Amino acid sequence: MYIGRFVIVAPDFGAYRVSSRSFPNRQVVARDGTLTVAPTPDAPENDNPYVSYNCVREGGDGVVVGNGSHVDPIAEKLDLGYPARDALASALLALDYEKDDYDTPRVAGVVGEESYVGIVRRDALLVDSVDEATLVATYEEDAPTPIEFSSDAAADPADIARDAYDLDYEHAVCAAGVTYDDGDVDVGFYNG
Ligand SMILES: NC(=O)c1ncn([C@@H]2O[C@H](COP(=O)(O)O)[C@@H](O)[C@H]2O)c1NC=O
Repeated sequence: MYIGRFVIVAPDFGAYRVSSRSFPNRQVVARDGTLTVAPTPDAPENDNPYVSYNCVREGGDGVVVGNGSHVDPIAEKLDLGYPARDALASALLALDYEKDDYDTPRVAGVVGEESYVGIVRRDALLVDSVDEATLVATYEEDAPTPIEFSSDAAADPADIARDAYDLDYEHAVCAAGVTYDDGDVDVGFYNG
């Protein structure tokens, strides 16, 4: 099954995976603790505004994961002291679903003192608190749903990324992982 991009959010860890039919030549790169999805050197040029963005960024005392430019305002709102629920809801609503051929939803999560997951679709805005590993994806699995996930908060974030990459959904491209421990954030990634 193809579900596009997805986040997994748990109380003390999270993951983000890029799956892509149309733009597979991409990778995660790290800059000062922020993880960015960017084209690989051999990628054909494109003018799609939705395929290069920060996918992991610290905010407040937590960390944000997500599939587009909304990651930045969510992190900035956390820095300003917004509760995670409000940071997610307000940034997702402000930017809304992507205006592409698929009305692609924006998905995001905050892992921190309180962890939340959210999605804005053409027909809904959903933001849920999280007390177990929960997945939400751009297509098909587009409502937050608990999943069995092999990693836990004790894992290395790069191994969490690898476990997300290895989940049995089609067209895996690259992935990121995060952990949270009482204000300490760690991040890692895996490029297939
Ligand atoms: N965030 C991403 O990495 C991303 N990759 C692709 N998209 C959007 O989703 C559309 C469909 O892409 P695909 O066929 O790879 O699932 C693309 O035309 C683009 O508008 C993205 N936007 C949201 O997920």
